[in-house]
Amino acid sequence: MTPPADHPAIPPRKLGVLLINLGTPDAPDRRAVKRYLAEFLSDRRVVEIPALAWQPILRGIILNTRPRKSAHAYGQVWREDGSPLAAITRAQAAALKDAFGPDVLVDWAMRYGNPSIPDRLAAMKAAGCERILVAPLYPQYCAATTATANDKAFATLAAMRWQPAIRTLPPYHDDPAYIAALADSVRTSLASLDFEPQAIVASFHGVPQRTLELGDPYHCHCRKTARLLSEALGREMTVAFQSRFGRARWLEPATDAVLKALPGKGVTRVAVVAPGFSADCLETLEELAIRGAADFRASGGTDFAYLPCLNDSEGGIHMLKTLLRRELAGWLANA
Ligand SMILES: C=CC1=C(C)c2cc3[nH]c(cc4nc(cc5[nH]c(cc1n2)c(C)c5CCC(=O)O)C(CCC(=O)O)=C4C)c(C)c3C=C
Ligand SMILES: [Fe+2]
Ligand SMILES: [Fe+2]
Repeated sequence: MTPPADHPAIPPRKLGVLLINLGTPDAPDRRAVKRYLAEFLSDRRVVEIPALAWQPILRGIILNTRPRKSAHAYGQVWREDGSPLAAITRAQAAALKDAFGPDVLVDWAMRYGNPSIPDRLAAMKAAGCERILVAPLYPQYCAATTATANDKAFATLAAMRWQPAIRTLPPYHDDPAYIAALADSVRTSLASLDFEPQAIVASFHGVPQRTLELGDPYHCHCRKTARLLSEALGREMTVAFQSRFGRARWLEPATDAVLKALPGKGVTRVAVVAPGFSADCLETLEELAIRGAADFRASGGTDFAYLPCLNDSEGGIHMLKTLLRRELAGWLANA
């Protein structure tokens, strides 16, 4: 039966999968980085200091100093197709485009910056997605990443008259599909090196120590991932936490300190892997592969290898398909 002429258009019913990552500036310049950092660091899930105390520090100091330094860092890793984090997330969505059949739209968004979560959720809704799987691509749950991505999706729905049904991707830090994909990827990367590392460092993004005390499972999730990966590879790994921000105490040991100390302990050949990042980004390509390598060599290390993230590799996409298909069960015929 056709609807009356004055009835709003009814698109065919679809499912949606929205891949979400952290966010990145639109360009590697000071203005764009400032805009991005202002949004990111104003998120109360990220900096858990009362706004009245934090905003003057952010606006008065940090946003006047950090953007220049960070823009330089972004400039060192920027690609022809943009920021690595955005380019790789876009490639992941493209690789998954036909993974679940013609009735499932796969799109991507960033928690901060572009494309925004409200923009992509509105587009999915307009395209007929009545059920949407929101998938923050963080293997380890953290309020500063997973929760804030979900918050943003729910806040977007709060303004919709006709909301889609929503599911969210749970953390997958100990999922056999994720551990197997990581182990395969590390084995392949190690096999391509022209040296044999004496140690493997698993570097996770750090968070303030206080978040652990407040009940965030992030630290335990990171430790479990590293233990399972180490068991799958049959070799020891050194766990470390990178990217310290601000003056508070962060999770330890710090990756830079570990890399500087290794040569003094007789470890001059090292490989570094970043299992907590689903896509390579500033924190892996600049902080680990450039600065980490320089720190290690300056301390007497001879051979350093940064092993890439799963990104849009065949193994990485296969793993995402497995996880997403499972979450679509009951929505997707034959899932
Ligand atoms: C993978 C999980 C991440 C957690 C946990 C996380 C916590 C966290 N981060 C900051 C501050 C910064 N992070 C920055 C970049 C950045 N962080 C993550 C991921 C996690 N952050 C990614 C993927 C990136 C890279 C973005 C990119 O464009 O490539 C930055 C910005 C860069 C810079 O100026 O150094 C800051 C700042 C805090 C405070 C925090 C936990 C409370
Ligand atoms: Fe971060
Ligand atoms: Fe960093």
